[in-house]
Amino acid sequence: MGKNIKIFDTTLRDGEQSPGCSMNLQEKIKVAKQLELLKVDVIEAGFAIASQGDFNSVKEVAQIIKNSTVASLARALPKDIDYAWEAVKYAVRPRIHTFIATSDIHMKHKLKMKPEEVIERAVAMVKYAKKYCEDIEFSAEDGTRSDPKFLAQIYEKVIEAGATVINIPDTVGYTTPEEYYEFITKIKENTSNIHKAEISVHCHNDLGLAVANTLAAAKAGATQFECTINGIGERAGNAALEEIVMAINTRKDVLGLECNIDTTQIMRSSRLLSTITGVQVQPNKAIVGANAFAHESGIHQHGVLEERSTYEIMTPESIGLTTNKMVLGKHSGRHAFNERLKSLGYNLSDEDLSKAFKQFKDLADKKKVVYNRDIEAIVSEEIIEIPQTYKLERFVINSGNVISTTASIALRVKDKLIEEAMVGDGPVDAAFKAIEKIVGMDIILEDYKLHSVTEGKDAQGEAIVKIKYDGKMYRGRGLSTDVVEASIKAYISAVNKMSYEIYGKDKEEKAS
Ligand SMILES: CC(=O)SCCNC(=O)CCNC(=O)[C@H](O)C(C)(C)COP(=O)(O)OP(=O)(O)OC[C@H]1O[C@@H](n2cnc3c(N)ncnc32)[C@H](O)[C@@H]1OP(=O)(O)O
Ligand SMILES: CC(C)C(=O)C(=O)O
Ligand SMILES: [Mg+2]
Repeated sequence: MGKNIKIFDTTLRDGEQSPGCSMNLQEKIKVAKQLELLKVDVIEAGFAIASQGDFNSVKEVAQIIKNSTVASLARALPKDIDYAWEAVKYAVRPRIHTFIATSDIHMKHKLKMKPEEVIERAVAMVKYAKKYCEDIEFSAEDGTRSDPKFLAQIYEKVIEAGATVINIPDTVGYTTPEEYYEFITKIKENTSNIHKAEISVHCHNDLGLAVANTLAAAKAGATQFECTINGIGERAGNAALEEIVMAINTRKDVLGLECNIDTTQIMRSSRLLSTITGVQVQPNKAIVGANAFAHESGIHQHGVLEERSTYEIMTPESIGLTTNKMVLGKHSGRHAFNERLKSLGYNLSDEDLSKAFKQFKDLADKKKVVYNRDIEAIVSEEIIEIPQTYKLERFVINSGNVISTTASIALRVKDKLIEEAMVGDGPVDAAFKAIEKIVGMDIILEDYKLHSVTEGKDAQGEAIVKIKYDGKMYRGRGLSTDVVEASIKAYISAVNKMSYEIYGKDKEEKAS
């Protein structure tokens, strides 16, 4: 068992302070509900005095959320604390989070207060908040650029006044992991009643060290981590929740920590936030970036195809993705290329595979990513000429809202014309059944997709059909302005591939 860490999510407060990330009431409610599914311990829902909208959001979130603590931020001012309480008092577990800056720079230039005045105000406001609420968090803003002895003094006094959580923020993302560890250790040594409060850390990413600093703080005794989804937040952002949580889970062996987060909700949370804010995460972002579970280079793809753990330290499933991603490009190798061919329904001989692979590499030199359609074109148009064993001669569909749908299909198989009629659940189903009857094999339809490739009433419909026979998959594609015809052509094209694979070059004879 590791040491339990409480996850304090501030996406709706510090995260929202990111330029361009403001959220309206409905959006904040959606995010808050998702945070509850993620099982965060604390949701900082906003800064109640900031605006009427923020007040309403904190209040609504407090009313809706049942499992997580709901907090509002408040400056060390009675009116801020009044607003915060008026909004969070509806929560099952309310918290008031009050703060005041403690560094010389902030006290002198911003607050224009003497250190003694800051201590006095902090104590008075914790006492003031305590009249309303049991759970009070106190933050010493710009903590890491403050004198640790002064901080110890202020923490000692606010704990005496009733603070239940003391936060040591790295407000401007200035510290480094080792320094932060030593800083917190020093504060602990000089604060005699520190054991009466929970130690929290809140790190910003100005030097890209927010997550590393947060994890280093745990060693010094911090048990609450403040963070945001996708690492959004003031300037370069806050420590990213998904990175902290997956580090805790993946490196339990060295960190010795655990938390209550349902990691399978991570991807959903990240995508919801991106959709709401319109701010996409960079592709190489740890955990939730589009490339975090993607492999393009041949050596890596080969390794992952043999055994995922060769290049994946966590599974995509653990964060709620269904699979990893193999991207085919100029760095890809034969193994991954062949694997993709198989998934598309092509089972090539070694000779054809070599030819196709050479063409794929030539194409990949010109294109950043080679897609399935490119591969299809290489294989079906340039490598193997699939003989048209079964050719569509004609089809008749009889359909209506008061009769069952019947499809009559006539296929030319060499010099014979074979016709069958079947009833089905709609024209496509009936037509596929009639073809299956002509072919005379138990074919499983694995997938069927239809979409238009052009626009307008005369749009071309493209049908893609995947069939399975004897454990192997075959894919067919059909194009027509008539969607039923496109579907029939796709099915016949898949059947021809299957027939070619099963009977080889002399298949036309055997199939007929
Ligand atoms: C590190 C952080 O993330 S802190 C949180 C930052 N977040 C925000 O500021 C977002 C929400 N803020 C707001 O909507 C506004 O700034 C408000 C409503 C809080 C205040 O607005 P205004 O009254 O117009 O003041 P303004 O923002 O211009 O200046 C801040 C004032 O608060 C004071 N102040 C700053 N921090 C504190 C504090 N922790 N305790 C008490 N007073 C403080 C400043 O000294 C200044 O006081 P002054 O008006 O007497 O000079
Ligand atoms: C209000 C405090 C906790 C803050 O956001 C910071 O110091 O960065
Ligand atoms: Mg902050």
